[in-house]
Amino acid sequence: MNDQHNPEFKPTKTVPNTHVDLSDIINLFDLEKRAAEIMTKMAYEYVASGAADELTVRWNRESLDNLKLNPSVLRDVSQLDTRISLFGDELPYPILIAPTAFHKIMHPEGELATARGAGVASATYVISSFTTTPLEEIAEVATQPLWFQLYVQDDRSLVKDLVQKAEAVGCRALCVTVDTPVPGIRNRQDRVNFRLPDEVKAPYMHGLGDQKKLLTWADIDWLNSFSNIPVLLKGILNPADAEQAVQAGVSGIIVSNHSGRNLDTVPATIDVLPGIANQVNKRVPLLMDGGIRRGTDVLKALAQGADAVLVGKPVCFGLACGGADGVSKVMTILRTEFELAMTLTGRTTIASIDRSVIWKPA
Ligand SMILES: Cc1cc2nc3c(=O)[nH]c(=O)nc-3n(C[C@H](O)[C@H](O)[C@H](O)COP(=O)(O)O)c2cc1C
Ligand SMILES: CC(C)CC(=O)C(=O)O
Repeated sequence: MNDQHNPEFKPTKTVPNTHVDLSDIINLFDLEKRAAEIMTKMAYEYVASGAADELTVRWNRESLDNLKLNPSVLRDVSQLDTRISLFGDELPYPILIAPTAFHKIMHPEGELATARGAGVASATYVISSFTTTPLEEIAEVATQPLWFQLYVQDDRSLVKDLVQKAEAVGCRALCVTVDTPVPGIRNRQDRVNFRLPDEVKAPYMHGLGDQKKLLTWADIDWLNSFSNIPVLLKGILNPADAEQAVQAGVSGIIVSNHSGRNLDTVPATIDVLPGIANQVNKRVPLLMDGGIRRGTDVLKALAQGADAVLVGKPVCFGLACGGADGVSKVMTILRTEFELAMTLTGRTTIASIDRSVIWKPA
């Protein structure tokens, strides 16, 4: 069992400690352990928890763990090329920072620290609609591409204003989250009575889930009609919805179960990925998230059809433990592990990572 599922990890302190020595953080599981010790209980529970019985949270990890790798030997692995191109930008490696809400409950510098950490690690950062820092301020400190995650809230004129603001500050893509018409059953958050502290504001959070105007395919047409940046759908879990997304003219798809935070008992994303990749058949870029904690996980996701992956919880834990340094440490650990996984499987380019990297019984 991975450390993250050890029931003995209980957050013990109530006051955030943002001056943590990161030198003995060797992998992303170490970081979660450290975060559990130093974060406020409310913030830790918010980040670490999943929906209901957390079965999907567990399956995301188990399914990745259960895939075995099939290395090819005696290839020249002296030069690696991990670059990918997405919507006209070159990314030095195929790992992005997933959108996560409310960074100021994790670290006082909030999203500014995340953007700075992303800059140091040369990572693209997808800003959440529920950022606790205005977009202009994040854009000011960012040195790497920013994307924007959109929650379509009830007041559609505010939604349009927000998309236009994201474009105006230079966001390069819009990830429309489609798996959260209402938030899931979050027992652990309920137990700690999760709420934003008075001093923390989410300036673009207005009305998700009061069920007046739920998001439908018609809204995707509407967003596509005025968005000047590529529109991706985040939260697709089956080939039929992926097909409908492509037919609707979206520019990309993110296979995601929201880290198991919304509908418990949906499958692991790595398990649904191959079917969706077959259906999409490279017509649009396919990204995936959910449980990526090791470089080998990134390799497995690419082998199963993803063009890139995103990481959520580890970035939150990195932010909580070390602000920008913690965020860059997460991305650097994962990037380094991914490069090693490529080297040790004999795959030196992203294009060479195909399904043959996954071991199958003879
Ligand atoms: C604390 C937290 C907050 C999140 N907030 C958002 C959000 O505001 N918008 C969104 O689309 N997804 C949100 N997500 C989901 C992430 O974007 C992403 O799908 C997921 O975290 C990836 O899985 P991983 O955390 O196992 O890496 C959140 C996830 C976490 C852990
Ligand atoms: C307020 C929430 C719906 C933000 C979110 O996406 C999450 O916590 O997973």
